Amino acid sequence: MDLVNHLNDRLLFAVPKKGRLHQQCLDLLHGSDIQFHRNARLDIALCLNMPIALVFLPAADIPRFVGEGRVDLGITGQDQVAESQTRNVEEILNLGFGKCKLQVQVPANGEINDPSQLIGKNIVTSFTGLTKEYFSKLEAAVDSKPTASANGAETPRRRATIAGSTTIKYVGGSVEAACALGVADGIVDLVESGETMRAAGLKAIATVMETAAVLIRSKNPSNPALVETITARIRGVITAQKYVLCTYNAPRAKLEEIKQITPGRRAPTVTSLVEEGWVAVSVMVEKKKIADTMDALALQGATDILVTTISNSRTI
Ligand SMILES: Nc1ncnc2c1ncn2[C@@H]1O[C@H](COP(=O)(O)OP(=O)(O)OP(=O)(O)O)[C@@H](O)[C@H]1O
Ligand SMILES: O=P(O)(O)OC[C@H]1O[C@H](OP(=O)(O)OP(=O)(O)O)[C@H](O)[C@@H]1O
Repeated sequence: MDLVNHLNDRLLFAVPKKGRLHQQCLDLLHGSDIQFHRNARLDIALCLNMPIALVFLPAADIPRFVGEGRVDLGITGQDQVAESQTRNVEEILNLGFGKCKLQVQVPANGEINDPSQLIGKNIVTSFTGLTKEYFSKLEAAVDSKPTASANGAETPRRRATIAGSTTIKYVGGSVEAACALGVADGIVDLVESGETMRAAGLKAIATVMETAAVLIRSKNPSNPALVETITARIRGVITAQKYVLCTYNAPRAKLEEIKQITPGRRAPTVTSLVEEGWVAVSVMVEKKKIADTMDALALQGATDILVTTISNSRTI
């Protein structure tokens, strides 16, 4: 099939083709009912039920493609957006997965405990832009710190560093190996559980940034209405994953107390029970808070507390 000719009237939506974000992105597309068939080895897939084409790209390249404007939407990490320094990209939704930290790491049993000790040394990373920015600030901060002279008076610190004196080298993967191989005194890489870092005999001494997967859009999308529709669908799936629906019966006399416990996203739905003095309540509760919420409701005399999974939602 001549794919290029099929792309003209379609909104292009870039998703990571592999790596940590890939499967969760596919799940999100499935939950949003964005149906597609991807031919083996092809990085473009036409959607079957919407005028969209999915473009499967490395997470690191997605901000640039979205920033250049032909691709209207994309999913990638905030770290990749920051590293790309692309201006024409807007973050529209935090997707709640792909959470990790970009951290400065050094040998766990070495002498270095503070990132300023790495000034003038060799750093290896896949994030050279963010790392250069981080060390430039660090060098500037160290240089401008006043220092006490022999008679106790504060004098400007002799330039301890030469701006840009820290060497920052790029590698595309397996960054953790760099210290063991003797090519780096420290690395800057992503840490989630810390397992990779510990297995490589490293420890974290500073955080450059925290990151999560985000939905991004180009600042001047070709089809803003469709961008809105897709965003609303994805937001609905994310909300559904984050919340459960809690229903219960409670004494009307306790209405104020139970409203405090379950305020809902806007407000709880309260209806009268046929039984005098009782109400039925239906309300969305954050999944991670549901056990504490049920305990607190029970203490206020609520009964028949039921929790239901939300499979999809449309909220603002
Ligand atoms: N351990 C992790 N936990 C959570 N999110 C992560 C983790 N590692 C990476 N990410 C997120 O996923 C994005 C893509 O990283 P990943 O290493 O999966 O990409 P890749 O280099 O394209 O894939 P691969 O490592 O398979 O070659 C990162 O920029 C970050 O936002
Ligand atoms: O703290 P952890 O839970 O161990 O995760 C951190 C690791 O995950 C990422 O790499 P990934 O495994 O995706 O492979 P890569 O090194 O090839 O990028 C990242 O680059 C770290 O190496």
